[in-house]
Amino acid sequence: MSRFYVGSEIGQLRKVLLHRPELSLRRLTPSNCEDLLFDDVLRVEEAGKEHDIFAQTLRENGVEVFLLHEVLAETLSSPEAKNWVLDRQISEYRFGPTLSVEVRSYLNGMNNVELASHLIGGITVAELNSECPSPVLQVMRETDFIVDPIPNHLFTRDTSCWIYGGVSVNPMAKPARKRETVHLRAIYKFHPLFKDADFEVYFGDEDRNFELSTLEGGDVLVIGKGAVLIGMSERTTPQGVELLARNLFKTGQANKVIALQLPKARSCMHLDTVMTHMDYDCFTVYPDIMRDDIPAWELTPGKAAGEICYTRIKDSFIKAIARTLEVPELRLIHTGGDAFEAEREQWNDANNVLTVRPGVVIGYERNVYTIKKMEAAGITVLPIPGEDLGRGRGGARCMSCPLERDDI
Ligand SMILES: NC(=[NH2+])NCCC[C@H](N)C(=O)O
Repeated sequence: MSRFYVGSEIGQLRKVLLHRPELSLRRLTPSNCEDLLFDDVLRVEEAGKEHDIFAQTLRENGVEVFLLHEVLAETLSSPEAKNWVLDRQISEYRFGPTLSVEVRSYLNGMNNVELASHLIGGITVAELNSECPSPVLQVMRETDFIVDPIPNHLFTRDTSCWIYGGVSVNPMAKPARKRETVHLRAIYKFHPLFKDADFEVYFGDEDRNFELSTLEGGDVLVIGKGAVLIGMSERTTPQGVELLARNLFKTGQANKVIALQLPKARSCMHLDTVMTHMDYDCFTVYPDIMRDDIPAWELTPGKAAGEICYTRIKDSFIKAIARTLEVPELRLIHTGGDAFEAEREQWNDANNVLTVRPGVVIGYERNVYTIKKMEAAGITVLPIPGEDLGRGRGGARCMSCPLERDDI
């Protein structure tokens, strides 16, 4: 049986889930891209080639790569899984009773690969090509989406995140990303790889409105030694952190959460856009945001079941991480260049590198100033192109969801 376990941020990476750019990105236009959380439209063929280089770099470094579109299509080959997904994605409350029947029968007519493509890539009025009398349809144009595309599936890091022996299937903060979670829940519930595997599901696996309890994997760093570092950012709320922490402690999978307060801004929408872990004692940070004095708390299990103890960290979160990792102090590699270069490179995900084993990271080759500093500190950077891929505001770390990684 396959093993799913993520013991750290930097131990040898063994299995990872990626998503190759596809139909949903072809549907990005200047008029819809902002709502879909992209800053620009991109050349999808080029982005696909860049992504292939990313996947190949991982394979050459001993990592088994799973692709979301394939895994979702395989999941949908079970009639039970297909119904489960369609019940949630094509509800009467989204489409009205008449159109929901029509859309569902249209999707039911597809094979699993096409179905996965359209669940992710969306359906336009022209594609549905229906005479259905639904009032919803009457007021729409040919190019309008009946089912919206979900292009941010590209960032597999955020929708679900593995933490030690379990996974959180995350209630996403932005409406454009909420439907992604249904796909990940289905994969972990029904896909043969996961169905009989032994792991915990900490949070998010419920049909409910999570209200203010949102959490995204880009904010979660599994720093090792039973600890988890979480950013309370534009996307992750304290409520989400508490609910996750309660189950991490209840299942005994973690014994400490360090929670950091981050600004609520797009440039640092997730913790991993301003800080990632590269070697035992070494992190890359964007110093403008990751200042020593940002408010931080330590959450630990209380005595009573379900109780959490909160301690405000008095010195600094950097020191708290060093203590947790049992190293004398952290080496911090700042985003490269002068203030202008650093801001430009942070925006282009210079800090969002993916560590494949201690001291070896994958990052966008364009971030030359930051790479230079990392290399001077003894980090090996495996460069990948990201001229098109990077336009969704995500680098190697957030385009990957580790499924198996060694402890440190
Ligand atoms: N972990 C991350 N840094 N994820 C980046 C996600 C980018 C994506 N366009 C969004 O806005 O949601």
